[in-house]
Amino acid sequence: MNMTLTVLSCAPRVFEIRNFLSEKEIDHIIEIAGGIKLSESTTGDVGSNSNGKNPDTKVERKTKVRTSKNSWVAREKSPILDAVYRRAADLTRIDEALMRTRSEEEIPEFDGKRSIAETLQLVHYDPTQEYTAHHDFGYSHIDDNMQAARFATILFYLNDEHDGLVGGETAFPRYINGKTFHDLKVKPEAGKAILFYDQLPDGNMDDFSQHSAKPVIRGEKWLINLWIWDPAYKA
Ligand SMILES: O=C(O)CCC(=O)C(=O)O
Ligand SMILES: [Fe+2]
Repeated sequence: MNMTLTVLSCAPRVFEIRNFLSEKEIDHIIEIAGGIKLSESTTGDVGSNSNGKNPDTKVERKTKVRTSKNSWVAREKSPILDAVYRRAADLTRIDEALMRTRSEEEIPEFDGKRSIAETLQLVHYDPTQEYTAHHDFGYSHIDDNMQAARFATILFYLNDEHDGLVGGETAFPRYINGKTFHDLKVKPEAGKAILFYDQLPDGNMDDFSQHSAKPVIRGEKWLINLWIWDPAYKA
């Protein structure tokens, strides 16, 4: 498959890939989602890999920050979802085996057998719903020698203005381009994906990766996000 990456921004590092998902794939995902009860989104302290030592830091809160509804869709659920993960692995040039549970023999040099990718998260927004500016990374527990954190985010837009959606852009308020002081706004377009890096190449967190989902003004917004960790997803 031929993927064309368009650079939307260098700080933060944001790339756009149109037609990443086909119409059939979108229908399949929404259909699967239809069979899942969407629950109200929570925000959690994603970096608190506290290994159960301090469960209080892992409390997930329903807040006004995130008013959308979401559900989780596993790679193993269907061959189509598996193909989406493989494509995401190609896009990020990460071995697809790192994005699933591995046997002892697979990639023995990589510590740990767990997937570095999280389960796909399907998000649904109704009018007025939004997700205010935030970072996708969190900070690991101080005792975690690996300091694992979310490294990259891929967002897949499943619908757009042709389905009656107005608003719901993804915005990067810390966008720097030397020309404007506006935030970078990405308009939902069915099948489009954006990839952005939550970490800098040196492993520090990228403050510029802060982003928000603007309120949906009319219609509904469907989106999937995929989070990839460095080096290991332990939560
Ligand atoms: O809905 C969007 O455009 C962004 C969603 C998001 O940032 C998130 O789920 O972490
Ligand atoms: Fe986010």
